[in-house]
Amino acid sequence: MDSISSFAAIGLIILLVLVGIYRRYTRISIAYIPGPPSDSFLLGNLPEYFQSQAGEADFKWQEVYGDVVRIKASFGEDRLLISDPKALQYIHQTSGYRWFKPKERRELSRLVSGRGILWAYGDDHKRHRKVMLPGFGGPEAKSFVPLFSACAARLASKWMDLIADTKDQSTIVNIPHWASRATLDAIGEAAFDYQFGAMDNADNALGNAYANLFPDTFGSLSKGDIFKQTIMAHIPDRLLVWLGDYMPNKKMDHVRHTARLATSVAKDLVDMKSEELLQGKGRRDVMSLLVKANASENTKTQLTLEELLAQMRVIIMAGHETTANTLSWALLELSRHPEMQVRLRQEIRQMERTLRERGDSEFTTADFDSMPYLGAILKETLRVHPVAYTVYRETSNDDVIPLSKPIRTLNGDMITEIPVPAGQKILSSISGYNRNKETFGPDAHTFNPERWLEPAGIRKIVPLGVYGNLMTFLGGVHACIGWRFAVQELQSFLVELINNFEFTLTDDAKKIRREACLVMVPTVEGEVDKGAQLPLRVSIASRDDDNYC
Ligand code: HEM
Repeated sequence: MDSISSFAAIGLIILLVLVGIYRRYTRISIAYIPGPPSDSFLLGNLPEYFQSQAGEADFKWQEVYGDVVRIKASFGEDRLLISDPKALQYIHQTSGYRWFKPKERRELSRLVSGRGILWAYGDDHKRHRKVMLPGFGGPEAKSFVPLFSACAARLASKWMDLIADTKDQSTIVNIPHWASRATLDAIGEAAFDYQFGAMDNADNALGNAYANLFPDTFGSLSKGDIFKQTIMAHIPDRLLVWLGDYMPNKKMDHVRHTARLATSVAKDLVDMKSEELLQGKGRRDVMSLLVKANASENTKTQLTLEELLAQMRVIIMAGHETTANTLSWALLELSRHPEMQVRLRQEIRQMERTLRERGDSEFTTADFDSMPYLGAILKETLRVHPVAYTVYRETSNDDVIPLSKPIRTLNGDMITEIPVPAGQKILSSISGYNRNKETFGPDAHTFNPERWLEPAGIRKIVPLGVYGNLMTFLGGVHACIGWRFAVQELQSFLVELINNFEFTLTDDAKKIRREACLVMVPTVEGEVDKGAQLPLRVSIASRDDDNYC
């Protein structure tokens, strides 16, 4: 009997090995796609990718190998780093639901913002999106312009106070610190009709919890951190969730603290909105619409309480740090290019005169739309500094990725599409695509708003994304739901701040790093441990109209 068992066990092992070998050699391979060499079986090219500044590795490899690059992940696994427009269009727009977020990325998303829309996939994601979309349309976003402008004016008044106390009528401001608080207040009022009071109160608990959440948790990854992130893919789901929730880990403590705080604020908000609904007070903020949808009989438009609470965390997380950091990058570019800052201020003041002449005191969306240079500065900032610089996907079945232009394989063949096996992981390089030279011109690496003003400045290879043919807000089934909010909000802040202040570079601002920590955050070289920093000199902008006519 014993010898029969031994034979059976050996037979089983041989069978498994054979199946493994068969799978390895019959599985569709992408080994023939060119890419950088790797000398680590354990981590492949991942340390270079995760430890460089955001986009740096993408730009380097894109230059050498083109718009599709094979990189090595852990244990010799091949992944594709993609910035080819047609391939991105296929993965995110044409086949969006067949290319889902890998489980380790979804788990990071769950930890930061719960089981909300950013975490959901497939039919669940469709349900989340259906419930949320009505709150994020064009008219809704436009209606918030007065509110965004009021938040921007409050920020301007804080800075005026700081400047008033100085001798030379100027001061150094750490822009992300204030931008983060201002956009938290803006999203609180727009999405929840709720005052976070982050700008007024330096001790604001939620403001402090979100401050530096990304650099603290996802910045400065060691090789050990990278290894931990990659093995998350191989840990069974329940264990992974347990580890995320309870494993002692200093970095995770910040995330867990923020999650507890945001969930408790979300609970209060849901109670408040439910009460208002019962009293027949139909407010139009996003949270009221979500609570209302949930109260309906239609199960297709319902979320569980856990999902509803997570949705608020998603909106706070996705809707405030992204906008705040984009604003910081815009002000950095305008400080680097004083002539652009002057030109933008001229346009703003010209429009200000026009609206005064018609008896108005506030800018409207229509005013923003008729300010071409404002639009050009915003689009160029979103292009050069996409704060969500990479997104991750995995295919649920064997697939074929089409390409915009042929690539030469390591065998010397020219191919126009890439067959990939089920389970193939890819990195969509948003930063890489946004610098695609065929689309944005040979100076794609230069900050040049002029390209948006010239008829032939942009060459659409395929329609991509939701704004300016950029991938900054992604595109397709997971496209940013709040992009219209972001555009209106950023325009409101830029108009108010550039109208009132002049921004100049400080020595530290000449050493800014594009810190890669899930979102791209400005930090100062040599002081990365201090978190988000962009120290700019801020002074009152001259009102001498002679300078601006
Ligand atoms: C400059 C500002 C912003 C940028 C660059 C940005 C970028 C993005 C990107 C790239 C995604 C896709 C993520 C992925 O699938 O992995 C996304 C999704 C999302 N964004 Fe934004 N976002 C911004 C502002 C906002 C704002 C203001 C809000 C809300 C008010 C918001 C809410 C969301 C939500 C809810 C999703 C999930 C959509 C889905 O999965 O269906 N975002 N955003």
